[in-house]
Amino acid sequence: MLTGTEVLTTAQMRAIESAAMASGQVTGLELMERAGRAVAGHIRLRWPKAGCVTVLCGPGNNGGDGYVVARLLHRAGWRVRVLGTENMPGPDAAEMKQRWAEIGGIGPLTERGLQGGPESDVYVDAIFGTGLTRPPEGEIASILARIFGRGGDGAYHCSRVVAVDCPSGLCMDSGKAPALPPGRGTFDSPARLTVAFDSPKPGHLIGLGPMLCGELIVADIGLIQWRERNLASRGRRPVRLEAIWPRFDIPDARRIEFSLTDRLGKHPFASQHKYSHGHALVLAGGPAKGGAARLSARAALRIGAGLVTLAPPQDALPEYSSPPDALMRRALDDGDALRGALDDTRINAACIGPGCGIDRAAALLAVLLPTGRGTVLDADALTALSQDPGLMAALHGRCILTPHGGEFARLFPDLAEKVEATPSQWPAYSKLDAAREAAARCGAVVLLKGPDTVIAAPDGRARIHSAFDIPWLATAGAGDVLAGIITGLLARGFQPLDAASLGTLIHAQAARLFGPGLIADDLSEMIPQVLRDLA
Ligand SMILES: NC(=O)C1=CN([C@@H]2O[C@H](COP(=O)(O)OP(=O)(O)OC[C@H]3O[C@@H](n4cnc5c(N)ncnc54)[C@H](O)[C@@H]3O)[C@@H](O)[C@H]2O)[C@@H](O)CC1
Ligand SMILES: Nc1ncnc2c1ncn2[C@@H]1O[C@H](COP(=O)(O)OP(=O)(O)O)[C@@H](O)[C@H]1O
Ligand SMILES: [K+]
Repeated sequence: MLTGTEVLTTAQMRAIESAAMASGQVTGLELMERAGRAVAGHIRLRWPKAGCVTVLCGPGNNGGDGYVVARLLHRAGWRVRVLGTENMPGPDAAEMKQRWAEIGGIGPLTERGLQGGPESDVYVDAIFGTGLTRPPEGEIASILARIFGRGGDGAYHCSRVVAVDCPSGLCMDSGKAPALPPGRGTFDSPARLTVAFDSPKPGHLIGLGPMLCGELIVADIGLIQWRERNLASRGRRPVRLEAIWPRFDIPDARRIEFSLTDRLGKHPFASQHKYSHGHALVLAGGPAKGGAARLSARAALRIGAGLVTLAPPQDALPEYSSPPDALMRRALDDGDALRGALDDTRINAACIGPGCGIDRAAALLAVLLPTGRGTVLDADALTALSQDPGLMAALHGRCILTPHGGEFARLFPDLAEKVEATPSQWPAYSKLDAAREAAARCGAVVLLKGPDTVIAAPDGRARIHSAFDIPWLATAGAGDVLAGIITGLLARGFQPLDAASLGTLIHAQAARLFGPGLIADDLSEMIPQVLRDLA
């Protein structure tokens, strides 16, 4: 079964917390107690023997959670040292600080204070959470360098840091991390554990987030009814954000079970024939264009398109004669020939770009796009698109663009520039924001690749697929296979956003099952096993 979970932006999270508190059914103090209890609980699960803990408490509610953790661990027999900032603006956090102060002392949250004490078994990072408005600087940045700065003088990193809601300094909307003070290394040493509240935020899943968070736990703090009401009241434009098949524990109340996979089986067989599963056309390039289109076509067959036709120009046809024999082949020399082929309405999906050649892609797109067919545009088709505003204007809702970062920058240079810019304020503009803006602008689904793949539909829906555990997928031709899988799913009748999401997931899972040493040709051969596991 394919599962996912909802993802909330920090603004949505704040709105939901406010709605819960305004209802009078729960107080901010109660929510803070639940948050602190969840963190203390996970610490005790991992360190069952009470030890020594240093809790670092910042100036907001994240710090408030830290004081709760300190009190609960003290009650459980831990030796607790607390370092806190002077100011504590919110009443809930101030109350939690006071409750701790009745039990133990609070040292200054300074680099010296941190260095001065005895070594601890666990360091709880409750400095900043969702309320960070700009990259930290000064004394706090120096403390963060000690905690998260590998290559500098990070003394407490990796195995001993438990982050409350997020590693402090991480922008939870973008996954961006601040620059550390000069000479203090980079912000790149992961926490052992991050306990997030209610739902993951984009920054846990994209950018540097997955690396910095370490193991991610999402703890339920009892906000579900307000979450649903709040999201339901957000007007007509759907803003739902989901993570698909996330590789972390999701509370049951947060689990979304996608029914996408139900339709991957081909039953009932008795009443169906190959045309029920669609006919995909893979438009290949001229002589010596390599095997890219063959990789796509094989993947479209493996994912279960009823028929797949590989279509190079006539003079390259002999190069495309290698197996699988199940592939059909047909010469299509130019746009006119393609127009003729598309008179067959059973051809319901097309893949264009891998090994196609830019000029040929441009000529074929001019014929293909106006037909409204489900179409995956990759590689050379994306370059052709970036060179021709007319083609860009012809995109429609059944198109899926699958750029990697470089192709995205050619297509949407202004958006790529915003993602790359060094932000002076949090939340920073993210890869997710860029994909959403691009999809809205061009009217097609945009799948922006990488270890953090984000997929956005023109109507505002978006999905995140975070796959930092399979770096060997970054291999030549892997993108061609992805384009083929998605084309096959389109042929089988999946809606574009679902085809793109499910295709991304199956592609990643194939790489995961194969393991290191993978070459792109292996991916399609793993698809049957992935499908068996998903059934
Ligand atoms: N609001 C609630 O009801 C709940 C909040 N919770 C916790 O509260 C956190 C959010 O709390 P807040 O909104 O108070 O925000 P934070 O605690 O994340 O931090 C905000 C504080 O830091 C200051 N600040 C922001 N950027 C700074 C910078 N670069 N340098 C120095 N100071 C900076 C702000 O002025 C503010 O005082 C969540 O992450 C979560 O840990 C939980 O207790 C659950 C309930
Ligand atoms: N570090 C990484 N970890 C996991 N997957 C990655 C990583 N880098 C890239 N990928 C994935 O590998 C594939 C590479 O596609 P692409 O860049 O188009 O390569 P090519 O053009 O060689 O086929 C994409 O699916 C992308 O999401
Ligand atoms: K934190």
